[in-house]
Amino acid sequence: MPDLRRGVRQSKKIINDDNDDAIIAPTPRRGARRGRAQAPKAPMPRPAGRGRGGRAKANQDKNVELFGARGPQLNLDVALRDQLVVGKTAENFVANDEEEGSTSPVPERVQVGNSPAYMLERKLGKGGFGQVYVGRRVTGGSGNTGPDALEVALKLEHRNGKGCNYGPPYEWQVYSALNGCYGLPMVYHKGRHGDYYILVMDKLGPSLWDVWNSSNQTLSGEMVACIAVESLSILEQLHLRGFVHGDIKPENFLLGQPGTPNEKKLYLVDLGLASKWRDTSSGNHVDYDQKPDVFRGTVRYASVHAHLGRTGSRRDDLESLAYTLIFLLKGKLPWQGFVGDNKGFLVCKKKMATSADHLCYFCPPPFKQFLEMVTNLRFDEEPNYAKLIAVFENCLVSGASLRPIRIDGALKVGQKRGRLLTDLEDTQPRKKIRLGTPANQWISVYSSRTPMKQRYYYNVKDSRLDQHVEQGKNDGIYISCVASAQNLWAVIMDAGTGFTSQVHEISPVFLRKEWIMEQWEKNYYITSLAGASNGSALVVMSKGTPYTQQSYKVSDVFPFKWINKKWKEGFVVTSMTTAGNKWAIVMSRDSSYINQVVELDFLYPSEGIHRRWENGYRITSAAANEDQAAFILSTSKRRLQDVNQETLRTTAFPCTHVKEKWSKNFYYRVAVERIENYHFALLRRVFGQNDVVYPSCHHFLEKWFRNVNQHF
Ligand SMILES: Nc1ncnc2c1ncn2[C@@H]1O[C@H](COP(=O)(O)OP(=O)(O)OP(=O)(O)O)[C@@H](O)[C@H]1O
Repeated sequence: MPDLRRGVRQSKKIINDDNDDAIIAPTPRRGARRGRAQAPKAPMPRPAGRGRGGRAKANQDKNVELFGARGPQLNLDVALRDQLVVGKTAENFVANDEEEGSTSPVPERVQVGNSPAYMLERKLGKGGFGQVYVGRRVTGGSGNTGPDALEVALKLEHRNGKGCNYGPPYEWQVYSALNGCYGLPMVYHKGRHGDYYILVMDKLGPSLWDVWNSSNQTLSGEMVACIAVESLSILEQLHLRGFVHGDIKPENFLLGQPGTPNEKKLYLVDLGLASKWRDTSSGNHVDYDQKPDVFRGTVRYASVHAHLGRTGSRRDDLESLAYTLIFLLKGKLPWQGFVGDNKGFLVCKKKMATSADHLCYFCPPPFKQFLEMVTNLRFDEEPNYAKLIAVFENCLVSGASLRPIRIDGALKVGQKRGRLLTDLEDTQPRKKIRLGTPANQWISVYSSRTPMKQRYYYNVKDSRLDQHVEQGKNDGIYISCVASAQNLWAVIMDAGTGFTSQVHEISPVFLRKEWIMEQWEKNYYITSLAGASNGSALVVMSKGTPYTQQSYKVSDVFPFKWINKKWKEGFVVTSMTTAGNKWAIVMSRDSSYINQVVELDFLYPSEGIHRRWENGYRITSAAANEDQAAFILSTSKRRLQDVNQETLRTTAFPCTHVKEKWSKNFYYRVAVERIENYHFALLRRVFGQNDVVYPSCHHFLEKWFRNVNQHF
């Protein structure tokens, strides 16, 4: 661990390039400028979900047991590997068996509240949290169905179990709020018996996983279409009650009891990951947020937004439903089989890189249409359930008795289906967001500001850099931003940085610790940096910044956990970059930013950025590697929210487009000198859609020219 407190001055910097433990307790500058940045706001509480207290679950062996109990054991390795449900921390992956085995045996006879007494019979199933048994009524009650049915399902969770740290399981609250909802089993009693929390509910039949598994691991298009429309009607009712399910998958759809009139009826179980999409008191949609280190759900079926830690909303249940349906139809999904620590990342990347055409190859056309419709939904958009149901209209057999699954709910929802089908044909398809064909793009971010001198260079070779920088310095401008593409540098220099002195270094190492520490000792702080694809780095350090401490981290994955930890210590991200797959994040104390958020995605996170802009955040750092783009957005005590910001996405360095425009009008001759009204804040190549220039860019550029004009 390097001791930086050498020499006369006490160093204010800390280094943290690979190891969080390598931080030296910093000594803040005495008499440092007032009003130092507060730690960013504490993270917004996530909507209630599986596991108060952040419990996570592992249900890997759930299906092993189901296979053993209910169906032929086929191709277990591939089929089951992806069934892991992950949560925030690895240490939470505790197999339930051991946990329960080390506690107390399940009781033979149970009675909770004023329920009848039940004898526990065979096990119906088991998840990461609960074990479900048949309960046979032995005292009280007389009926065969409903609250005093002879046979019920008893879901037992041990009081020391993962989900009961704070008392009864969270799922109980959700069942209380949703009891009687169409498509959910009725819960009749709940209470504690001995060491177990027990739910008494309708006993149901096999899950869709069981049915799929005992049908040669594939279901007919007709059957899956029935499942699609009926599950959509169940989800509509659940969503209408203000909840999203959060864990849609074949194992959580159950049929009614075999041999009863409900044997072809579909039910949805397991509300342990359900959360509210709508605030009960205000009726407003919950706020958008992204916490890239939080994942809840089942890796194989989770929506891309869930992988990326975005607040759950209705669209996520529908995306998971799309994967569920395609799995039931085709028997597999392209992202099965990944293993290892970064399995979640690899699965998400594959989901993003798989086009609807590829995923739905060999599926009847409605499945692709459905997938495209649901993956295009916005965070708070109300899904048009009737329209989604109508997509499957042509796949359904008309005679009710011939249908493999009852679709009573869907028939109610879809009174308008005939008309909707015609509407569907007229509907203009939205822009497809997952094309499966990545392309390189430049993303440039422009912020409005008072006029200042600005200059840019791009395609700069290592050997030419010093010359440009020196010339800039002679003209009184400093580097405000750097970027790299194909081992060439782009440099923006301007007169608005407030810096008083600046040094820079190109090093073959990403990042060269010794040089940075040397400059720290001389009171320079990192103000911008860029990494090239060959692994070299350009680091710019300046005097005249407001920072009093600095820390950086180089990491193979986007280090959100580290950022989050540093936020709590009062640091904020002040610059970041990538080289190959490595990320480098620089965080500083006493910058002018107050709150910060992250937007991380496999594409340009357009929706997230717009939502953050609306809430007063502005982009203050950006970086991207071959896979992902990350944006840091901040609020500032210097009224950053008054700054207008625009982004432009182009295949080439944006000046080409600017010049094309300039060449046709007045601004061309003076443009290079007079782009001073706008500040190229950030530039970075990013992996994204294969678009050249978005229409909004033209619009923006026009606006930009108008603004420039006003200052002449
Ligand atoms: N009402 C029911 N009737 C019949 N079987 C049921 C019933 N509820 C659950 N099961 C069976 O028990 C299994 C586990 O139930 P459930 O999913 O509710 O438990 P869990 O511990 O919350 O699971 P997970 O780990 O997926 O969250 C289900 O997959 C299903 O096979």
